[in-house]
Amino acid sequence: MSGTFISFEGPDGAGKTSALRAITATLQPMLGDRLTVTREPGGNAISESIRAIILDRANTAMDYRTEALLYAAARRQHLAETILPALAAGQLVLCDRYVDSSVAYQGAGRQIGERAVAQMNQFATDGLLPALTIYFDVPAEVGLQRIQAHRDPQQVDRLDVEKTAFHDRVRAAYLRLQAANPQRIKLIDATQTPDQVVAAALTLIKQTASGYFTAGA
Ligand SMILES: Nc1ncnc2c1ncn2[C@@H]1O[C@H](COP(=O)(O)OP(=O)(O)OP(=O)(O)O)[C@@H](O)[C@H]1O
Ligand SMILES: Cc1cn([C@H]2C[C@H](O)[C@@H](COP(=O)(O)O)O2)c(=O)[nH]c1=O
Repeated sequence: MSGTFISFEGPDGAGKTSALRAITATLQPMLGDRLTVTREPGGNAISESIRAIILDRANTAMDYRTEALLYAAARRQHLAETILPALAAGQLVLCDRYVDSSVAYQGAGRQIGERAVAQMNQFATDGLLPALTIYFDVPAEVGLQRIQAHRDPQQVDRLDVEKTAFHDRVRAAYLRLQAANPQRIKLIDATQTPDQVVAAALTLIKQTASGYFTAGA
């Protein structure tokens, strides 16, 4: 595997997707087809189908372990079909969410156990972790306010509508993950302006994936 894998993490409304869009606009002209930008759950037809089931607000009967297994299934397919081939081809892979989301949302948010969810994902991913995870940190209420203020009501999904206590547990779990894995997970204060957040993320990406940015690369 010769590429570099970087994930973006954070509570709902932290600004990951907006930042990833701005970062892609900056990096695409430099890297061309050496850049893959993708997301979880999703990234290919099978995983996007699983995403639609998980996030459908009509699916109120979904058991929490079913939810965790569906995220892991979508992730396995995404890894096999999208991420591993891109890494094998030497690409820089930027992924909106990965395993840490399951540990934070299902393990802590749903309270089914961070360890159990991590173990299940160890099987799903064969232990593959990103070289860098950029964690966009915002208090839960800030993220939720952003979603309420800006998101099309049709786009608000089954996880977005969870109560603040759920999102507080998610953020606390992310902070624990960051403290336990300071080499891999780098925290950005995502209450800063969008430009400041994007600049901080680009600095981290260029440090970790420096080979893509050296002259003649
Ligand atoms: N730094 C920022 N300051 C203020 N508002 C922001 C900032 N970054 C993003 N936003 C706004 O917050 C909203 C949520 O942003 P975005 O969709 O990028 O978050 P996200 O982390 O991808 O959320 P989710 O995980 O729920 O999809 C958008 O309306 C976006 O314009
Ligand atoms: C990968 C993953 C995601 N989630 C949650 C987090 C969000 O509420 C939704 C969808 O993500 P998006 O950033 O809004 O596109 O799914 C989760 O609970 N567990 C996961 O593993």
